[in-house]
Amino acid sequence: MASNWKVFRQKLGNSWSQLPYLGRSLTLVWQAAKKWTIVWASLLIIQGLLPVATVYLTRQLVNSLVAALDVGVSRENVIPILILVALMGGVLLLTQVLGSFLNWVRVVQSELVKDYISALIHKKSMEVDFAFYESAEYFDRLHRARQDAFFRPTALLENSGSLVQNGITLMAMAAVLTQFGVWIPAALLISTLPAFAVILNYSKQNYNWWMKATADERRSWYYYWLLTEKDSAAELRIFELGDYFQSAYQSVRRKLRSEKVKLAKNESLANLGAGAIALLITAIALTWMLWQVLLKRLTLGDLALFYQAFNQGQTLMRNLLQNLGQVYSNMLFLGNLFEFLDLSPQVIDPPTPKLAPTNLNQEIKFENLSFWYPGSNKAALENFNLTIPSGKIVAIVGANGAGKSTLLKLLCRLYDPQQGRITWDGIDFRDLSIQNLRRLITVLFQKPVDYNASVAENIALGDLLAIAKLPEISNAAEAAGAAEIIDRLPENYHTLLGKLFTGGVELSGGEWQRIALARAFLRQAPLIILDEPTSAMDSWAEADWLERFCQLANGRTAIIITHRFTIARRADIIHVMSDGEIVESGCHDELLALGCRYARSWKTQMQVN
Ligand SMILES: Nc1ncnc2c1ncn2[C@@H]1O[C@H](COP(=O)(O)OP(=O)(O)OP(=O)(O)O)[C@@H](O)[C@H]1O
Repeated sequence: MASNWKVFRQKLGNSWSQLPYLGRSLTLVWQAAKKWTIVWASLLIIQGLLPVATVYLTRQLVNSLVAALDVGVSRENVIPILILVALMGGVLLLTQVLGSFLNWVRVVQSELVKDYISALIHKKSMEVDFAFYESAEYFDRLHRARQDAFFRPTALLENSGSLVQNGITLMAMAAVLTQFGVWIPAALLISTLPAFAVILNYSKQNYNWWMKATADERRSWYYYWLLTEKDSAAELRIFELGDYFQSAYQSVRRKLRSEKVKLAKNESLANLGAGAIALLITAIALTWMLWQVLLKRLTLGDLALFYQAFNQGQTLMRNLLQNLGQVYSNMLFLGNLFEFLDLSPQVIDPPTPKLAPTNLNQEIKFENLSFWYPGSNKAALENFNLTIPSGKIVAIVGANGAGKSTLLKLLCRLYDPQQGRITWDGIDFRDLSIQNLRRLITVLFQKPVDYNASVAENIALGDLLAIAKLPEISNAAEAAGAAEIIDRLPENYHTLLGKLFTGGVELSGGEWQRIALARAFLRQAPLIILDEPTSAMDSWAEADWLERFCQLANGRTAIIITHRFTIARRADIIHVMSDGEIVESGCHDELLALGCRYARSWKTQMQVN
């Protein structure tokens, strides 16, 4: 018995360990919609008192009717009855009006909260480390945080409000019932306790299931995405993968559905048992009241009042406990949102950042740098040293997995190395503010984003200050070899790109790449990093682009990561990477003369071409 009590207390303790989230959720709702929350709370209190007024008016009405029937109908008897009827009508009308008003207030409030939470999630998504985007755990967290986050805070507020409202009504009802015996409110309480136990237990079980099911849920979303998105549409058709992914989706859904249905079945059965107990207690209380009326200890008005009050009391009590259960359940779920919002990045600004340079005067240096990806036990770079002199075009070549993109990520401070450092004219990258450092760099990524926006906006996103400056935008387009493509578009720089929105025009892969290149060029940064800049260009376009680039880069420092030796040969210095190390360095002719890895690969590429 003692150990059972201990287990119960422990369970209760665990259950309410989420309680701090209640205050945080309510604060969140308050911050999102202050005025509306005040209106909402006032309406709830008024609504809480209206049922008690109805119960009292019913008693008065029944007693007045009985009295009128006893002494015969007269003008004096009928007027108070009519007044009571009018009052009851007024209360009912008010209940309706307040109900409708409250619904409207709820919609406004929940829309405001939704947008507020979206803003918080978006802000945090931009704050967290890039590393989060390369981990399944992050996506599980994000999925859990955003899935229900939009409605749960308002639901929590709603539940808490209903809890207060039902509590007010219930206390008033309990006071009414106490006049027939103290045991009656106690019976009311006991009759609903089993239902409460069921609610608490199944809230926790549902939550545990939901946590466990996150990975499968995400997998089903992924299959759904594959089956409905443009990116995968062509490949799925050519390889006839539709049925394959549909059945994969259905199999995951079948598993999730059967677990959920089983849980719901058990919950319904438990609820049935709890309902039967409540019914039995009601029957006992009602029989006792009828007996009292037969013994003429109570009036028919009393019986009507009792019946209403007990019935309503029981519903209220059930609602109240249900509210408690929902508060608990919403808190459990909101824990995920707050856990996500509490994530803190590791790549952060120094307490007192050094003054950012405006140019690269000497060099960027990787000094004895070692880096391994989180969760990986193999170093991507180990004791790595590299110097990028200012004003030069430096090519990094190497086989797949050699570590080239890792260099790029470290240069952009998407990651920090575990050992060693990278310096900009002798200043450690970590001593600069992240924003200032990133403003010194412009990047063309291997897979740039195709923004479904106008051409001008697509380019201007490289430097938002240039959003309304068409001459600068067209200069960048010219430099990237995109001007001719844009001239052919129906509305030139104002043409909407992409097929996501009506009227959009689709570009080829190489054309998109040039738009992205223009975006990178627009940013007047001293360091240009290009990751496979010509991968989607034909060889004529590549030669043309290369010419422009060499002119344009004049004076600026450029790092080109490439597999194409036709690009690499134009660089001032070529570094060959293998397995996280620089294995050869020099200009094209020097590396050919060396006759090693670069020379062999060059010959192979030239033969193929
Ligand atoms: N997010 C990651 N988590 C763990 N390991 C990673 C991650 N990204 C890359 N790696 C590993 O780090 C090593 C270097 O990868 P990197 O992407 O830098 O190669 P790369 O030279 O750019 O290759 P490619 O030419 O194919 O683009 C590889 O062994 C790769 O498996």
